[in-house]
Amino acid sequence: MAKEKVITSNDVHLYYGDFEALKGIDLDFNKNEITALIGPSGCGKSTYLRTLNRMNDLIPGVKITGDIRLRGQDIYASSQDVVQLRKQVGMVFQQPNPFPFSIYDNVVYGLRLAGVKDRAVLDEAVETSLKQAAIWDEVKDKLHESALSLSGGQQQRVVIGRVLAVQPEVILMDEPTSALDPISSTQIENMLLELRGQYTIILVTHNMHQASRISDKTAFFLQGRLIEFAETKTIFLDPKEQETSDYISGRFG
Ligand SMILES: Nc1ncnc2c1ncn2[C@@H]1O[C@H](COP(=O)(O)OP(=O)(O)OP(=O)(O)O)[C@@H](O)[C@H]1O
Repeated sequence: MAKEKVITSNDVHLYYGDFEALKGIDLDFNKNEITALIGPSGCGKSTYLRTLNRMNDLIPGVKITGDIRLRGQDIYASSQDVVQLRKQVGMVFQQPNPFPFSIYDNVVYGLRLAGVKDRAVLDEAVETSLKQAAIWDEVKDKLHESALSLSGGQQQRVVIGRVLAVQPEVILMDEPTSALDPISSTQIENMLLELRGQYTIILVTHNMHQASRISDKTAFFLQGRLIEFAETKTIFLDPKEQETSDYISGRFG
């Protein structure tokens, strides 16, 4: 049976001024799969990721053409509420970016914005989200301390908890572990393995081991083009394109 597609993108081109950073990307994402986006520096992975929740809208001089849909809805339609889109398609960045509030207030931030006031509902969301983000045991006794007092790896897991609390359909992750130490990175990878099958996750990574360990599918980008997209096992063990093979085997990039 065909899997349900959550995001579809067709013929996506993106220009920074005159520079064409994405040259016609066709890529779809199945519900509850983890897809890794890999490729050498500057190939357009982050640019493409940001088109999926319209983060590039904030950059002056950007022009985007093509078609990107979330459950069939054109996310670039003039009727699209961008704040709502970013709730449905949450984002985690390379540098942990907790707000300068308590851990609790970070996690409930989106729910409060949505008007949720019931303390029991907020408490429940904090516990559930922080458990999913694999940080509950470490912070449950200091929920009202500043999130900034945590280590980088703990901050990143609180940020992931904040994203999970609004129950997004899709989570975009732009090198979420590359600023962290190996132990923190492994904790986040293990957490992603737990979330696999429950969320649609799109992950930009430079770490081949991470891509092969946690993703279901892998997309290989090169110079603004999508070269190959397949099951992760196929990309790593039996790629069809020479460029993919060269990159995977470390011949460039
Ligand atoms: N705001 C911007 N203005 C102009 N050019 C940009 C901007 N952001 C990215 N670019 C250019 O677009 C191309 C793709 O960049 P992008 O950051 O998407 O690549 P990437 O594959 O994610 O790289 P990395 O792995 O180094 O993060 C690069 O040539 C980059 O210099």
